[in-house]
Amino acid sequence: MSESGRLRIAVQKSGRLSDDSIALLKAIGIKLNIRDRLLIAHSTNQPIDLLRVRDDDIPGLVMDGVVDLGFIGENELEEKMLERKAAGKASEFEVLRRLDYGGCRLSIAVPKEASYNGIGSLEKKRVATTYPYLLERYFAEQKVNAKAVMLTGSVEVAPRAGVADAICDLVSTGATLEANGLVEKDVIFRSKAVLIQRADGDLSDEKLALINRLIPRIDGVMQAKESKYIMLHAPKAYLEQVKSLLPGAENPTVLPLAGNDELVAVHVVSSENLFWETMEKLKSLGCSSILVMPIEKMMG
Ligand SMILES: Nc1ncnc2c1ncn2[C@@H]1O[C@H](COP(=O)(O)OP(=O)(O)OP(=O)(O)O)[C@@H](O)[C@H]1O
Ligand SMILES: O=P(O)(O)OC[C@H]1O[C@H](OP(=O)(O)OP(=O)(O)O)[C@H](O)[C@@H]1O
Ligand SMILES: [Mg+2]
Repeated sequence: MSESGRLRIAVQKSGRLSDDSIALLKAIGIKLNIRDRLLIAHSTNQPIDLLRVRDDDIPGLVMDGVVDLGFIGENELEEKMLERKAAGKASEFEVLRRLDYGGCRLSIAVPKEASYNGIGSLEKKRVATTYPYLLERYFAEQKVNAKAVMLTGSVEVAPRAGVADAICDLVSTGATLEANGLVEKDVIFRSKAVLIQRADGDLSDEKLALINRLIPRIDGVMQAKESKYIMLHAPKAYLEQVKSLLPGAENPTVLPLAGNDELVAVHVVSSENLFWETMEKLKSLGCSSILVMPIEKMMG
C-alpha cells in the first residue's frame, strides 16, 4: 500500500487510452495538473496520485498492489493474465467498470494477395503479434499449429519484411491494415477500456470509501454522454403522439406556454440522441422550437 494513504491510479502516459482516461478523471471532479514530463501527477483537490506509465505495465502494477486502480484495455489485461499464469503468478484484481472508449478488436490479417480459406491456412505459418498469449490460446482453441512471432511494434510491416506470413494486431477503423496492404480475416478478441482495482482486502477503509464515491460518478458521466435534454413546443392535441416519438422519455415535463392555449412546452431527458428523422416527424406534427442539448452530469 502507498504509505501516504493517497489513492494511486495508473493511466497510460501517451497513447490511445491517455486522453479519454484523463478526461474521465477530470469529469468526475478530480483536479489534475498534468505536465508532460512528470510521471506522477498529484490531484489538488482529492487524496489521489496519478501514475503515468506504459499501458503494458498497468495490469502488473494493479495485480502486484503497487497502485490501487488502473485504466487498461481488456486486450492488454487478458494478455498479461495469460502471461502471469504461464509464469505461475497470481492475477488478483477486480474489474470495476467497463468503459465507453478504447473500443477495438484483435484480428488476424493477411497480405491482400495471399490465399486464405480460414484459420487452417495458417498451419505451420508465422504470425507476427504483440499479443502472443492471446494468439497462441486462439491457435490452441482452433487446433492450428502456427507460430506466434512476438514484435513490440510495427507489426503491420512484418509480412512485407519477410518476418511473418500474417499478423495479429488491433484494428479499429481498418485504415492501418489497408495502408499496409493487409486484409482482416478473423477477430480473436473484442476489447474496450476497463477500470480495474487491486484485491479488495488490501485496501484501507478510506481508500475503499473514496472508490465507492467515484464509481457512481463514472456511471453518471457515462450515462450523461448517452443522454440528451430535449425541449420543444408541441400542439396539445398531439401530445401523446409527440411523447411516443421521444426515445426513452417516460416522464416528460409538460408546461403551459404564456398566452398560448394550443401549444405546451415539453421537456424531457432522453436516453438516446434524437435523430434528424424524428425531429422532422415532430415538426410535421406541428412541433416547433425543438432543441436537443448535451447533458454534462447525471445522478439519481
Ligand atoms: N485503433 C484503436 N482504437 C481504439 N482503441 C485502441 C486502438 N488501438 C489500441 N487501442 C486500445 O488502446 C490501448 C493502447 O493502445 P496504444 O496503441 O496507445 O498502445 P501502445 O502502443 O502499447 O502504448 P504504450 O506506449 O503505452 O505501450 C490498446 O491496448 C487497446 O486497448
Ligand atoms: O484500425 P485503425 O483505426 O487504423 O487502428 C489500428 C491501429 O491503432 C493502433 O495503433 P496506434 O495508432 O495507437 O499506434 P501504435 O502502433 O504506435 O501504438 C493499433 O496498434 C493499430 O496499429
Ligand atoms: Mg503498450
